[in-house]
Amino acid sequence: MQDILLEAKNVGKSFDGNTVLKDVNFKLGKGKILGLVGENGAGKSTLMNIIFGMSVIDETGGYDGEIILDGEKINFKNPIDALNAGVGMVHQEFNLIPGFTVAENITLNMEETKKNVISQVLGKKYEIIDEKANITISGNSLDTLGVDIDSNEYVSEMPVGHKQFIEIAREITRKDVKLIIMDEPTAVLTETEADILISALRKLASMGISIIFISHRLREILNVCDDIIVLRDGVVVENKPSKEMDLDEVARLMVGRDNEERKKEVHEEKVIDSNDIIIDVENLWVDMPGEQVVDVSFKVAKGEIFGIAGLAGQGKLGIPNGILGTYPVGGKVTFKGEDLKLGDTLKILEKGIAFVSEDRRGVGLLLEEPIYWNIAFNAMQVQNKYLKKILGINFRDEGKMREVADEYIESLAIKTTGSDQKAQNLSGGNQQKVCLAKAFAMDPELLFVSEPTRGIDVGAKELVLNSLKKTNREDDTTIVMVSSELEELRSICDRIAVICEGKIAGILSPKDSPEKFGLLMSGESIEGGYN
Ligand SMILES: Nc1ncnc2c1ncn2[C@@H]1O[C@H](COP(=O)(O)OP(=O)(O)OP(=O)(O)O)[C@@H](O)[C@H]1O
Repeated sequence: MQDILLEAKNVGKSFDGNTVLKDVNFKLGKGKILGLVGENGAGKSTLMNIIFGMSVIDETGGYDGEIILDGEKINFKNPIDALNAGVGMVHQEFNLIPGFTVAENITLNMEETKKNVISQVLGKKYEIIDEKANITISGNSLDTLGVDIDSNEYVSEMPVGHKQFIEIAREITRKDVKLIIMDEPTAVLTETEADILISALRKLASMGISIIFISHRLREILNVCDDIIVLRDGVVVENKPSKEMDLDEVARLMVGRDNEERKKEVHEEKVIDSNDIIIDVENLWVDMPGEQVVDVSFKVAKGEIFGIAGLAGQGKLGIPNGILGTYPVGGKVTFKGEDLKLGDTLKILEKGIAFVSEDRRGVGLLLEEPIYWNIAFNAMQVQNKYLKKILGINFRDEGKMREVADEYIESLAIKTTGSDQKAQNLSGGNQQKVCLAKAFAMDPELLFVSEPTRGIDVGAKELVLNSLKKTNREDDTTIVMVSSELEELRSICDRIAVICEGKIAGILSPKDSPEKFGLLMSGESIEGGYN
């Protein structure tokens, strides 16, 4: 019998009478990796929040059942209790301090300190931080993970992939860590970075650390986990060794039906006049930390889906974020023949341009507000939609707002208790869908989408990509789509620009070979191109 570290017995959880977990049972051995998969909203994060003592659980009435860690029943009231008991968690969103260095972030609250005259009289809290020792500690943790990141660098300057490794390095730096929960740690990583992380997980497991690993990339789950739990609508529908499962079986168990059913293919072909330019970008530069754009020029024709690919940190995310005014920007951008006032977000939105940001919680959503507000808000503010006049005064037409929200809840299969639910109470993947709905509701002529399927489950990915295709074909929306997933760009784009070191390395056809894309991404030049 293996040595058990963690056991869940009949764990259940409801939010306001809505049951999201029911009779969940599982065991996790010491030094083992447990994969947790399920559709968006299946209950994965909620289960992890229970184990880690996130305050939202206690504040919403606690949970049913028992969690046993190392033979003892636990009920952490907050994450500090969990950390003290050797349980760490890496969340979907980062918890780093941007103005601190890598070493400062990794050793935060665990700093090595040096004695001095004052501390010898007044106690340990007057000791000073031993920066050198902390740089060594931080370097050791990063070495364990197998990544090459400078401990002296500031976190604000880094690409997201590096930030993810820093989060994990911080968890393994804690003394006596027994269990690390990782909620979609590879979602923001490139394939190479994800491979490094997977090797690191194996190494951590061989050191005796147990890991719970949540990912929508099922191949990774099958590749690295000892056992896999499939959650569907809050219930464990399968729990067995990964070597007894394959990709199709996991995907089928997750959605509870054949995946094919969800595909609503959009077939209509379209004709693009390459001389009918909707946006012309010339010599764009953007000062987005970790995603600097140096000098980028491209033209997009009306009706196109134009993809932007590139490795993390090369500047692809900087392009829409600069044009829409999230970061300092310069250059010349013409929209339908008129100069755009770069940086003036409201003016740009008024012209019929919309943006779905990769940072859904930071800039994408009004977290405290209900879904229907989120979906209708920009269209109401910018385009005066969903307003009704009473005695000459404009009032919000709540009925219309709810109506449009319900349409998107249906068409994008947003898992929610209703359009009144607050955005912050949706699962990550469903928040992402609300961001898309919010942009679609503006019926834009030009739509920038950045990482549209990040955090979206395998079944819903197709749905999201099809919804983009549909708005492109039926509403005549031109799309500029930035993504780390080359395959999804190749599945819907007409042309794809590859960004390397802040510049366009080349523009390819989606039919070009993955090798060609790979060469451009790594800064090599190739024969020919497609402009
Ligand atoms: N604080 C909350 N209040 C009300 N409902 C909540 C709250 N947190 C989560 N939920 C609901 O619980 C369900 C499960 O959400 P959870 O975040 O656990 O899903 P998930 O499996 O992690 O999804 P994803 O893959 O999208 O991250 C969802 O329907 C969500 O709306």
